[in-house]
Amino acid sequence: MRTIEQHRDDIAELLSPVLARAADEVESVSLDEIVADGSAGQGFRILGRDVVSPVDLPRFDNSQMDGFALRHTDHGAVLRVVSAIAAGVVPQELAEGTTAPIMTGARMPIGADAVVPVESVGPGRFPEALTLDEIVAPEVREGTFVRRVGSDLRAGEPLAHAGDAVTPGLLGALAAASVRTVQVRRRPRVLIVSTGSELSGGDPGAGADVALIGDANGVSLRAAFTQVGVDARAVMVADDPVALVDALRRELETATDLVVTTGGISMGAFEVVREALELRGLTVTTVAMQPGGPQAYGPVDLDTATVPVVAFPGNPVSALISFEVFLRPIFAAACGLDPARPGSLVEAADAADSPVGKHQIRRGVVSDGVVRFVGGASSHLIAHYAEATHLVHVPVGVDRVEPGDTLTVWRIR
Ligand SMILES: Nc1nc2c(c(=O)[nH]1)N[C@H]1C(S)=C(S)[C@@H](COP(=O)(O)OP(=O)(O)OC[C@H]3O[C@@H](n4cnc5c(N)ncnc54)[C@H](O)[C@@H]3O)O[C@H]1N2
Ligand code: MOO
Repeated sequence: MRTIEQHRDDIAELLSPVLARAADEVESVSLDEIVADGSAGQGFRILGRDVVSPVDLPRFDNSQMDGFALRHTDHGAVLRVVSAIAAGVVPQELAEGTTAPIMTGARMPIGADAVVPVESVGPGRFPEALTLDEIVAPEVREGTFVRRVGSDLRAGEPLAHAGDAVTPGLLGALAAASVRTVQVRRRPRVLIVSTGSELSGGDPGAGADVALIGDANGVSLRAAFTQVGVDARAVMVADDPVALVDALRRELETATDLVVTTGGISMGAFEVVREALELRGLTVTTVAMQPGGPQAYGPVDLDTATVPVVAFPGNPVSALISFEVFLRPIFAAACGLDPARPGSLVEAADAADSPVGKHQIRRGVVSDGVVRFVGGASSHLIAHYAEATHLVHVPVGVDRVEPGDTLTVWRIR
């Protein structure tokens, strides 16, 4: 039986050309598209090219306060109050012996070099202070409350670099510089294939004459991939090796970097992934973990094309945990997220047994530094998985957990 680390390394090696290819291909997207597809919040788009700022940021000297623009050298002089300067207008030059009421963000008039906040003048607030005819200029240093042109970034300087994640902050900076489209790396494209003749696309119903089930893995993995910036689509295929190969050939006519299958890799009589793909290059193996023991991977030759395949067990919890352990770290890193789930050490609230020689991953809810297991160890318990906030690790060598034992948990939401 191989370790989690060995299997993770083999999958990383299989996927490294996939990620390199996607990163090499650059496409142009608008800032609006990035916001609309949700990638500014998760699964960030990654810049494929440097972005140089076409303008100074700020674009012009402007006021940091609502107040009065004046010359600092006028300290103690009586200044005549001229027309107010609102944000969004180009002001007239400030004549000698005058001061202009100015609002936050408004362009500084030529001649003025400082702003006195309205609180320190006359009635102390606008609009009342607009009625003043004159003020006595208080003492201020040159540049006080003036936001200097280019103090954030100079025109021609790099605003962001190739490889940077397009975060909300970067979107703001790009928009401030009036950059409306950016060149980003193409997203990796994954085809998820849920195998099993028991899977139903509709509502299988319930009762004594029902043996069909809903496809949990197609949608859960698609969502999980989306969170790490992958363009994922999902299909279902029955337990028929010929149908599986046909479906893969057909689906690969649409550009695909990686195929992820679920089900059909263990010891049963109808193991479709194993039967169809082992002879074509898939390595079927067992990893010392539970859930997620049966695993397979490799470049698969379909005659018409060769594609990297990662095959997960069919149980819905096994499929998601396999994703968390083997694929999420790789794709998270590729889209600018931390490859590791946030981890912490907590105390077990309950006792639990763990299989000898395997790394067990239980589901739990953490509160006040204590983890309560949600459901048992079985990998069909998808509703319990949905309730969990954390994955709970029981490492190889620990066969029994007692209340109060310290365990590592990963926060998954
Ligand atoms: N004799 C043995 N039997 C099994 C072993 C073993 O070592 N010896 N391993 C068990 C373990 S552990 C797992 S995990 C499963 C893995 O089996 P497969 O990957 O071949 O998956 P299937 O048999 O196709 O399905 C398992 C289970 O999951 C349900 N399933 C499958 N796909 C979906 C889906 N898309 N949505 C919802 N549920 C799905 C399927 O109906 C089965 O109940 O093998 C054990 N058996
Ligand atoms: O390895 Mo299976 O994934 O326990 O349930």
